[in-house]
Formats: sequence, structure tokens, C-alpha cells
Amino acid sequence: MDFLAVQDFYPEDFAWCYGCGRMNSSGHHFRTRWNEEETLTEYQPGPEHMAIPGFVYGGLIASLFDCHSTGSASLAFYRQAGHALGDETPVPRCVTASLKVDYLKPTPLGPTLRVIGRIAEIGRKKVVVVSELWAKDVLCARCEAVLVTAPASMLQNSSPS
Ligand SMILES: CCCCCCCCCCCC(=O)SCCNC(=O)CCNC(=O)[C@H](O)C(C)(C)COP(=O)(O)OP(=O)(O)OC[C@H]1O[C@@H](n2cnc3c(N)ncnc32)[C@H](O)[C@@H]1OP(=O)(O)O
Repeated sequence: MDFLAVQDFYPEDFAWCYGCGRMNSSGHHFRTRWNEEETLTEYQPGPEHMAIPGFVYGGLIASLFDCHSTGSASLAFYRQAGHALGDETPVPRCVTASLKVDYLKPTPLGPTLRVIGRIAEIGRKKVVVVSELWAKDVLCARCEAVLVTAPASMLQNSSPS
């Protein structure tokens, strides 16, 4: 891997997400990192991610925003606590409370998609992330997501085994 992504450091039991879990062999394996003060997730859709010929399926775009946002929230909490990826302290895991996607233009199937996030708000257990999805120089979609620290009630189902 040419860079460190937050998903590389999720505790193993919490790394099964279909969108971004490294333990899920069937998933997308989205990977999110800091790019200075913004967060960045890049993804190359394949032909199977088609909506109609030439354009990306909107559900994939929502998934991309979803995992980009949870990853951005984890990065923000971790940095706020004074940590950097690679530290021994476990990376906090967040869940999506709210995901609002605006599809601004049809997203062409072909270019690598770039999702760029900004931490709009960070509290004790809640982060608001505002993101844009770009295909080359075209702004195709925008998202506002609310992420909350994963509740303990999820712990019993955190691993498939
Ligand atoms: C142990 C490790 C396990 C680790 C388990 C590993 C998990 C891996 C997860 C993978 C990622 C996913 O796919 S997650 C799957 C999709 N998401 C889910 O299933 C989440 C289901 N929903 C929930 O469990 C719950 O609703 C939560 C945790 C999101 C929120 O619970 P809650 O009880 O309402 O929390 P609460 O303290 O009241 O709220 C915290 C702050 O968030 C705000 N808030 C809450 N809900 C919303 C909302 N829908 N829209 C806007 N804002 C909201 C509140 O106003 C508050 O803001 P303020 O007053 O502080 O300003």
C-alpha cells in the first residue's frame, strides 16, 4: 500500500464493513486518509457498478460517501486526541446516524472518483462531515453525514465468527 488509510487500523472485529472493511473479501475496500486538513477517499468503479451505460450507480456513490464519512470521523477523533495512524492506541469506530446525498450531475463511469471531506463539526461523540465527489474536474455529488461513536450494543455482532 502506498499510503496509510484509517481502515487499515480499525480493530479486526470492527473491520467487516461491506464498504470499507479489510476483512470482508467481497467488499469495496474503500480507503480514507488525511490530505492536509481535508479527508480523501479515491475509488475506481468497475463496469459492474453501472447505473446505465456510461454512468455510475447512485447506490455505490452513497456507499462511498458512507464509508468516507465514517472514516473521516474516526480520523478526526483520533487526531483530536493527539494520535496519528500507526500509534498503538486503537482507532475509534463510528457509525452513520444520518447520510444526506445530493446528486448534482450524472457521474461518469471511467474516471477514478475522488471524495473530499471537511470536518464541519466535532463534539464528544458526534462528528459532522461535509463531502464532495469529483470525477476529474466535475463535481457530481455532495453529502452531509452525521457520525456517532459506535454504540456498545453493536459489540455482540461485531465479528461474523
Ligand atoms: C463498541 C464498539 C462497537 C463497534 C461496532 C463496529 C461498527 C462498524 C460499523 C460499520 C459502519 C456502518 O455501516 S454503521 C450501519 C448504519 N448505522 C447504524 O446502524 C446506526 C444505527 N443507529 C444507532 O445505533 C443510533 O441511532 C446512533 C448510535 C447513531 C445514535 O444513538 P443515540 O442514542 O441517538 O445517540 P445520542 O447520544 O442520542 O446522539 C449523539 C449525537 O448524535 C446526534 N444524532 C443521533 N442520531 C442522529 C440523526 N439520525 N441525525 C442527526 N443527528 C443525530 C444527536 O442529536 C446527538 O448530537 P449532540 O447532542 O451530541 O449534538
